[in-house]
Amino acid sequence: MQAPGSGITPGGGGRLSVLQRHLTAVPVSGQVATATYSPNFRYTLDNNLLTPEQRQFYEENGFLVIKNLVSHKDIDDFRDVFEKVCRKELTAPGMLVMRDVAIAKSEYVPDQKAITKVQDFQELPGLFRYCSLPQILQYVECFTGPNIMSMHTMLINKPPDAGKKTSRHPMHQDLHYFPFRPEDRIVCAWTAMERIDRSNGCLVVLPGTHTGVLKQHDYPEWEGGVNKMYHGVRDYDPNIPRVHLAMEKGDTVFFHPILIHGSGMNKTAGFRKAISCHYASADCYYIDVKGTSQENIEKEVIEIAKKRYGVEAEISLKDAWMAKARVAQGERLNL
Ligand SMILES: CCCC(=O)SCCNC(=O)CCNC(=O)[C@H](O)C(C)(C)COP(=O)(O)OP(=O)(O)OC[C@H]1O[C@@H](n2cnc3c(N)ncnc32)[C@H](O)[C@@H]1OP(=O)(O)O
Ligand SMILES: Nc1ncnc2c1ncn2[C@@H]1O[C@H](COP(=O)(O)OP(=O)(O)OP(=O)(O)O)[C@@H](O)[C@H]1O
Ligand SMILES: O=C(O)CCC(=O)C(=O)O
Ligand SMILES: [Fe+2]
Ligand SMILES: [Mg+2]
Repeated sequence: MQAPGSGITPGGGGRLSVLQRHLTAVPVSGQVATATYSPNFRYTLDNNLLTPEQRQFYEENGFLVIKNLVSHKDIDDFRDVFEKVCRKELTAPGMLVMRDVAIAKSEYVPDQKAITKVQDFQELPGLFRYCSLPQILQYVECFTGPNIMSMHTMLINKPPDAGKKTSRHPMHQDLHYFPFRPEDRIVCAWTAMERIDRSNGCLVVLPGTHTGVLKQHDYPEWEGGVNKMYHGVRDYDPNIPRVHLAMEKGDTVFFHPILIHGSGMNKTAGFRKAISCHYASADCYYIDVKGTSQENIEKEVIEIAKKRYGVEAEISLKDAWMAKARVAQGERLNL
């Protein structure tokens, strides 16, 4: 059973009505001048943008959907730029173009059909413009404060599943990939570039899991294979209700980096597109992940960096992140 029009699976009990109210809330514009904390709020800063209901919703659930935040015109522009990248008419330093593991071994076709994800587009103005959109940044500021760094950029082009379910993204916490803290001053903005629902692999979230801790991640034991670096949470409570976020073109979800989420299989013939940026407060600081559960991803990131830049290069995880961090608003401090 689906809640009408919401694409949300019931099961969260009292959560559902709040969720529905919030999904239909109209964004208001306002000034976010301060970065102060109130004792009752941990995950959001004092601001004049979020309604009390929206603020409370993020505090309790770890995500917030704002409908119709990015214009169709902007999204069409990002799509055009993406297609140029796929046709190799555009490129940028540091940008990573990835293919799905199931089609990686097939003959190279230089169009968008072969490409599953473009990462680290901070040097490509036509895509990086997404990260600087004022209507996105005004929401981001509610979580990070006024000095905002863009840390990780992605355009995800989830391919029609090739029959092995490799188009799925296992349930994970994004903080697993990030060697900076504090986690409460990090937020992801993820915008649907078309209607995205269960049929083409929408985001699936476990509401409230952002109040937990970072868990051990490993490759899931999936018969059909798993994409490189698609680690999943080793164990999570299967009784927590999964919420499927059906979103329209331009809708944007903001979510906390400890929120457990993934995305489903794309059962359609189309390539499902979303664009995202992870932001962090410029006050965040780098941590050493040695001796933590993040050691495994550090090892993989450094191996890939060495493959790209030469084995003799002495690259640390911090260096790799400093190289792709950009100011989105305000000034650069620690990151
Ligand atoms: C909040 C953050 C959340 C996340 O970031 S989630 C995970 C993000 N994923 C990533 O960052 C992966 C990044 N991708 C990459 O680094 C590269 O695309 C990757 C996988 C190293 C392949 O790059 P290239 O070496 O340029 O590609 P290639 O076509 O020459 O293939 C080399 C060998 O790699 C294999 N490969 C390509 N795409 C793959 C994939 N998606 N998954 C697993 N293996 C893959 C490919 O088959 C080839 O293998 P072999 O050497 O022939 O055995
Ligand atoms: N066997 C599994 N082990 C771990 N994670 C899984 C498994 N099956 C699905 N998931 C994860 O759950 C999320 C949704 O998966 P799935 O592809 O089954 O879609 P769905 O949302 O359940 O849609 P539907 O049930 O309508 O097919 C994804 O993050 C996916 O990676
Ligand atoms: O499938 C998506 O669009 C999102 C995947 C995701 O959560 C990620 O790349 O971190
Ligand atoms: Fe993620
Ligand atoms: Mg399923």
